[in-house]
Amino acid sequence: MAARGLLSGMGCLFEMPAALGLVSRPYSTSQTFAEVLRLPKTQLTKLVFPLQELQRHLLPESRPVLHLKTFDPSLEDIARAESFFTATTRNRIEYLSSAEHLDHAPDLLRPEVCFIGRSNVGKSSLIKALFSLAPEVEVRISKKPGHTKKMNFFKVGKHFTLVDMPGYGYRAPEDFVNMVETYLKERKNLMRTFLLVDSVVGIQKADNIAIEMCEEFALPYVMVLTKIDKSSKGHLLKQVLQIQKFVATKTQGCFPQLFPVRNQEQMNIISLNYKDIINYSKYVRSWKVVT
Ligand SMILES: Nc1nc2c(ncn2[C@@H]2O[C@H](COP(=O)(O)OP(=O)(O)OP(=O)(O)O)[C@@H](O)[C@H]2O)c(=O)[nH]1
Ligand SMILES: [Mg+2]
Repeated sequence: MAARGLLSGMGCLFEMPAALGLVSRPYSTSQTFAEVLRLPKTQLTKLVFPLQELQRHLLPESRPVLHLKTFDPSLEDIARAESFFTATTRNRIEYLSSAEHLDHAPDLLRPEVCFIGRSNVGKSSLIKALFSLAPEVEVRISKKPGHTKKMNFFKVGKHFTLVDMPGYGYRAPEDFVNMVETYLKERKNLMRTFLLVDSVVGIQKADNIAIEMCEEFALPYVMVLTKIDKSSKGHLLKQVLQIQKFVATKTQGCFPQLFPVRNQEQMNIISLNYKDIINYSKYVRSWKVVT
């Protein structure tokens, strides 16, 4: 079905921005993304490119700033990348193990990506959303900060391993520093770190420490802005611009494009971006952001 469903769903999208170019090859896509493609244009744009609608609130001269730094994958990219997170017999997505220290982490050669951030920022929720096409994988989330106590390893097919980390700050596990710092510093196959920041409060002191750690260890990392459904447009815009400025002026290893997410909605489409950025990791290590 997939390719046909995707193509027919895309029919109404051709007048959209350049990012939504023609589909040249058929891709297998899940039912979920095919459904997203059938949404009315405004709803689809809001869901897939949540920062795009903020652009009209900017003064004309500041528009390029936001435009440059938002991530606008094509719908074709999205459909392709979604297949990484779709569980099938040939693409097994499963929980592997948990570890309280790097010494107990599974010894894997596959590239690894991890999710770090303050407790309660939404790390586990984002991973749960990424695994929405692998419903048998259990990812625990909680309203209470400090819920995830160990590093939890998940296999994503043959592609990579994904690690859900305990949060830092309020109610962090006692051995957090030993656990997470050692992991970030020494894990050889760590290709990408996703640093989640709550859009309601922006970059906090504890985030600064994590950012300094990523910089010191020369990790290629990406900032993800969570809970965007909880912020007004004005507030969100302020946070986005502040973070983009921060990333451009104060960081070396941070990917310049911000990933805004809301985990309350159909979310797996965001997953596509993760595969794409893993590919960038080879050259981002030495990448200095130019504004
Ligand atoms: N409104 C809203 N709530 C969210 C979003 N993401 C997560 N939450 C909520 O935030 C709370 C914490 O989510 P978790 O995913 O457990 O947070 P965590 O970062 O894994 O927290 P720790 O494991 O304690 O470090 C839960 O109640 C989630 O439902 C979001 O995008 N929007
Ligand atoms: Mg958690």
